[in-house]
Amino acid sequence: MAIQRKKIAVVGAGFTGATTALMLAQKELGDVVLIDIPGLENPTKGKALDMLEASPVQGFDSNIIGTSSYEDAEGADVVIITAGIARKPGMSRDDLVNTNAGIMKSVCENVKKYCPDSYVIILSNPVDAMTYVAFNTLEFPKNRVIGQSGVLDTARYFTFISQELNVSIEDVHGFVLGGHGDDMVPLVRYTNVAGIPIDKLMPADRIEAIVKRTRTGGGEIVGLLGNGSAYYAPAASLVQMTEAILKDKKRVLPSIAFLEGEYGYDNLFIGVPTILGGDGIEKIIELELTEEEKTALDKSAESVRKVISVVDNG
Ligand SMILES: NC(=O)C1=CN([C@@H]2O[C@H](COP(=O)(O)OP(=O)(O)OC[C@H]3O[C@@H](n4cnc5c(N)ncnc54)[C@H](O)[C@@H]3O)[C@@H](O)[C@H]2O)C=CC1
Ligand SMILES: O=C([O-])CC(=O)C(=O)O
Repeated sequence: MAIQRKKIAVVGAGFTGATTALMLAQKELGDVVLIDIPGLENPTKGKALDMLEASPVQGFDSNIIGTSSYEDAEGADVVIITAGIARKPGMSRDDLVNTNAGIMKSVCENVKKYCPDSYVIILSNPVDAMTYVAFNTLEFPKNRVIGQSGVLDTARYFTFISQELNVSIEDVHGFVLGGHGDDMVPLVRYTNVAGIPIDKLMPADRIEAIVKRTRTGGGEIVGLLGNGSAYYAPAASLVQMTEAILKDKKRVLPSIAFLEGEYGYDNLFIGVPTILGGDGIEKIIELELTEEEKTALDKSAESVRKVISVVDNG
């Protein structure tokens, strides 16, 4: 049988979804199906066609279509869900929970029907709780339901470190653990520049300032944009996770994963280091944490549990 191109469905054709669709096509990771609600069918088709018309200039061969019909997504290998409302200045991500939980359920019912074998990556906020909603609706194995937060949070952390030290972004390593909220946990002890621990390169007060800025990185962009939230770096993060799966790269990346005892939590979706490859979350990497790190992670986990309880009781 002839080798088939991969198929990637992106649900939600707003700022993050449209940007993700274009970046996926530019990297030729597969053909892209961009889906939004029936009332936005024409704008969705228009965005997809506009992107496709960039392909002769940029030289990519991925096809991109816009649609409101999930039949067009049938058999997708990866489904990325960005559908939902975004916050505005003065709001927290958790304020979106009720509206986006309803949207997530209806989207996932369609994904379950038309893309039953897909790997699903969730972006919609509050993303830890939305990944939980998706998991319960899809009833897919846990390795195929993955939330995006840590790649983005870590990217912000690295950006600030590289700016502070005037070093290449390529040489900064480490990651952010926990929920995608203001109490996420950038793991300073595991952060280094080309192997040199970060505390050998920067005074403690500068590290603390970077940790704080990372935690509120989403809000910083919301404040600047005035009418929505970040989309370039979130899209880039989704593309990196998709690439890890479609190319079976076995990247070590933070993902929102379903925990069953790891890190001392049960029945909880939260950001942890994972191996992402051709079978989705192939492994959760469990690290030993200091008491201080575990206390910080417990606080973040408690925040996620509170939002999940809104969903469970809603
Ligand atoms: N986890 C993360 O790191 C990040 C999460 N986000 C979240 O992603 C979500 C999307 O953000 P943006 O793209 O900026 O918002 P946006 O408002 O630009 O786009 C959302 C799109 O979803 C569509 N939509 C709503 N209901 C739908 C349904 N039932 N089926 C299909 N499409 C539907 C809307 O029509 C709209 O086009 C928000 O909840 C935002 O908070 C954004 C950035 C980072
Ligand atoms: O801040 C928001 O609402 C969007 C988001 O999750 C981020 O950019 O980290």
